[in-house]
Amino acid sequence: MHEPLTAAEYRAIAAGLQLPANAFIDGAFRPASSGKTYTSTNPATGEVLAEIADCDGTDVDFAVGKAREAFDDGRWRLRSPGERKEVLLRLARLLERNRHELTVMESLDSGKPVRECQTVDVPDTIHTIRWHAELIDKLYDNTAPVGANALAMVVREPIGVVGCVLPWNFPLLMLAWKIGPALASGCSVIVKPAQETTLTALRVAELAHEAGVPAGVFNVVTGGGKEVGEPIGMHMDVDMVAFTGSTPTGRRFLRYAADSNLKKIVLECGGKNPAVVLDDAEDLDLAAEQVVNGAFWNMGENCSATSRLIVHAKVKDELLKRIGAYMREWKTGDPLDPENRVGALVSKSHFDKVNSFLEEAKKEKLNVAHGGGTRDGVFIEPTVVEGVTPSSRLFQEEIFGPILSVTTFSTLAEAVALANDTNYGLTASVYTGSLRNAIRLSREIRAGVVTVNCFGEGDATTPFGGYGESGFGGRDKSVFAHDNYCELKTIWIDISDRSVDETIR
Ligand SMILES: NC(=O)C1=CN([C@@H]2O[C@H](COP(=O)(O)OP(=O)(O)OC[C@H]3O[C@@H](n4cnc5c(N)ncnc54)[C@H](O)[C@@H]3O)[C@@H](O)[C@H]2O)C=CC1
Ligand code: BAL
Repeated sequence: MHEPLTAAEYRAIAAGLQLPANAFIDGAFRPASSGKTYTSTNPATGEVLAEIADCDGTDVDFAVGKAREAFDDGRWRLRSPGERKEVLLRLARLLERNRHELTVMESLDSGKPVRECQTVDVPDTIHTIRWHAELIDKLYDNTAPVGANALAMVVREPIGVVGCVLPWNFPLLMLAWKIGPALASGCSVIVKPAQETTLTALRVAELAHEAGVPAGVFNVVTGGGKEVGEPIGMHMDVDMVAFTGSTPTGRRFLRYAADSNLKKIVLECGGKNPAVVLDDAEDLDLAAEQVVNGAFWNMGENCSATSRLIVHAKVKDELLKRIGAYMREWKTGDPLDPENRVGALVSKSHFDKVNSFLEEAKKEKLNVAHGGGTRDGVFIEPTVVEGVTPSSRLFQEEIFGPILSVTTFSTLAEAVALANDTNYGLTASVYTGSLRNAIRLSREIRAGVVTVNCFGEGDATTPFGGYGESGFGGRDKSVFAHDNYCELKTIWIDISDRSVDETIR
């Protein structure tokens, strides 16, 4: 765990930061070819942070050309896995050296509480890069069981030029989930950070260059979804796109692939994640603490956020009382003050979207059991809304803010039906003292990650991604993530004395 600093220390770091503003292509910072910029602000204060290069398709073409050149000449791909590992471990050490700078940059850019950036975003980013680096020289290729007449090898090869299109809610960590396995596997990457949160991706690219990642291998092209994301999706020389973001934008990438070169697409999209609390839950305090953490961590701007509490009618009142007690620890305010666990939402427009759910709750005359306050057009207090039915927008739509809806059930079958009453299927958590119920619910709930008596997303060793409209094409994290960034090649060597007629199948 990184040592915590005080609010005054974080503010002093913020005052002294040199913020990157240009795209990073072929080992150097460059303005947009058009010369255009857009203004990036701190959502918590409205203060201008930087004028960021507003790139377009011309810059994407240039970056893809450089990434292709780097891939084809083998300056990274053809290094041994052990050599790539050493460079990426050097990057992890540089990230560690710059941890306070990255912590503060991430908080200023996104409105996230510095406390979370310091305890989760930055250390998990470093751990992810290190984990994939450490893995890469321990993965073996296979031989197939084809008998004595041939040797059939099944080898992985890096897929090529990869577009990593990122969201604003975990700018550093989602970068690491993509570039960790992509770079370790030997690919070249074009990273497109969300327009709202570009700073840390640019700084990491600069540090990767310092660590020895060759020019052209790690590029960051800043700008809008239409202007930069679409040209990446449509590019004939991009071999794969790894995307995290909303389901509607994820769908667009499937269309881009179909309309261009059938590039591989891996999507990690939205969620509407249930926490199911049974009446046999052994420790309601633990359930309350975990549900609060799941719902309000990162202001609920989290694809895996606990968004629907599905609780047995018998324990609902007691659980809500305890949830209220834990919520008192979640103070809302200045993200640079480590006492605050709830910072600003990422933008005024996102605030308006989240606030529309509070308006909806009022319209539906639902009971706001806890919270409900808003201020300064970007802060929303953690909020719990009771009596939500499956037909409500609060039950069905991804809110991506600190609002937890509560629905009751009375039988296990009803709980499963409510949990699965969604087009999404990313995560779920189950609270019970019964092993049988824990296993039954874990198997019957359709979600990529199910946690029992805790909230979480697993760790670096476990795959992350979802069923249904939550995901497509592969998983982030773990050894399985490397499959996203590789092609499988069969090399069949005939060693028999057989004739052509005998060997053709
Ligand atoms: N699953 C997740 O982790 C995330 C989900 N969301 C959800 O999406 C909602 C909207 O947030 P947005 O920032 O608008 O998400 P988004 O899905 O539009 O943005 C994600 C990335 O895709 C890019 N993009 C946007 N439009 C594009 C296009 N037409 N072609 C190619 N790339 C494009 C964006 O610039 C960004 O880099 C949120 O309210 C939330 O519900 C947002 C961010 C992350
Ligand atoms: N919680 C990590 C994935 C995401 O929110 O986008």
